[in-house]
Amino acid sequence: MPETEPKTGEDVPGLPARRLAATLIDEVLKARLALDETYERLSPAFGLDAADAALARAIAITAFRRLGTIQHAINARLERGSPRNSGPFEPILVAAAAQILFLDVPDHAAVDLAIRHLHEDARSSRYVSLGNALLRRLARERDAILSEAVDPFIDTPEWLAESWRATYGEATAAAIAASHRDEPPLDISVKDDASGWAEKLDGLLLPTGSIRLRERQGITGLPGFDEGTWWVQDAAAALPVRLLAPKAGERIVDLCAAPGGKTAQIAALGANVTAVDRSGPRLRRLRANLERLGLSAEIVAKDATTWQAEPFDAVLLDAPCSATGTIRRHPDVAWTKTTEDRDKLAALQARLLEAAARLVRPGGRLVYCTCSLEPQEGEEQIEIFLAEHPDFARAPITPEEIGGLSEAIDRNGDLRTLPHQLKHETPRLSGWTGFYASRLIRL
Ligand SMILES: C[S@@+](CC[C@H](N)C(=O)[O-])C[C@H]1O[C@@H](n2cnc3c(N)ncnc32)[C@H](O)[C@@H]1O
Repeated sequence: MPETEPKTGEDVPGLPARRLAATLIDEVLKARLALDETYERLSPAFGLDAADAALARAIAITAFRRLGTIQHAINARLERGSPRNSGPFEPILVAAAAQILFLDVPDHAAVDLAIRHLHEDARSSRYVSLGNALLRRLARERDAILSEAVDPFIDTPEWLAESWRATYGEATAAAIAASHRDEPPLDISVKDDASGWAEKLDGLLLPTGSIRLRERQGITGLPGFDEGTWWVQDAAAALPVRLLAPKAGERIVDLCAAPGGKTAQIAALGANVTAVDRSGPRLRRLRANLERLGLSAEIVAKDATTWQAEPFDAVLLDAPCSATGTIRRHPDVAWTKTTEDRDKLAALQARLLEAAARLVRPGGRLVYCTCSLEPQEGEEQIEIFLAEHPDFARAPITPEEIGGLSEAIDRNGDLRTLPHQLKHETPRLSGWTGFYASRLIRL
């Protein structure tokens, strides 16, 4: 690797992708916003081609997946800490470290582009020598850094590690944290003939009926996409509707419906589904998704805490949550969500649950679910709800309903999937999202 520092900030191939990657890392951490939304908002202004945009996203997502390891490696080698008033110095270094430590990018390219990038801002350009020396050290010491990073909690913020230890015990918490280091699998739900489609797509037919694609690939070119035969949906996310068990002709409401993965499942089973969501843009995505799939739903843009309607045969409440069960798919969640977010969302979930209960006819079903690992957004919600609503009772889930996977059912008969379950010998084909679901009947 050259010892000399490239000085110019002029555009060279690969530099625009690094600019976007560092900007994404910076914005997501500062504003505590989701990476996907930040990417959608910022990337058009960078004018990248598809390959560079994908590279920028891969750098940012890798940085969030291994942020603890990266920050530890950087901080341990900055004797006087990160320089103050150094502008984009830190995000540029984090993006470069993600490439050096975890991505298939030649060290010299990662370092050279980071140095050029540091030169572009007057504040970071003062620290080019420091950045250059540090990144070259990371490259030289890569093996030691990776072999030291064996503690599975190193890439998990402390509040989450504590929450999982308290809820699931040390060994399970460690298994959850370790599973977040691998890229997630890509699962799809099909309207019907899951085994036929698993064969056509060369996927794994999971015991719950979802199909897991063996390769990460562009999905729009795959057989059945244009025909609207299937949609992308994590295997665990497909379970709440299985538990709701919609029947053809039933009136069912999906209260937090967008972008529509679960609405599609309900509609595909022939029920008359009403999809409620308060977000207009997200409902536009739901409409487009249903159109591609040739499915229909009544779409209602309303706040579900106050929306009223005639009671339904069944109600699905897939409530907004901290989404800590999706960290493997969205590693930024770990670094953007706080206990305050969790508690605010738990309060909203309780109000949504009250509203959902009013919409269930006597004898009807209510499935409450969240993609959170935090008990405040799952088990504790239902415990409080049942204590206050003697007219509702739990209808426990049986292993047969979820492909015999009894480890995903808790002692109350609720669904509790954890990210390290559903093991496969290939890490990328293992695991699923952490989901909680409880099925209640109105007496
Ligand atoms: C977990 S996501 C739903 C995912 C969806 N069920 C699916 O499977 O594709 C939660 C949704 O709740 C919506 N939401 C949040 N608060 C709401 C409220 N008070 N009323 C209605 N929808 C709300 C959000 O806009 C978001 O689309």
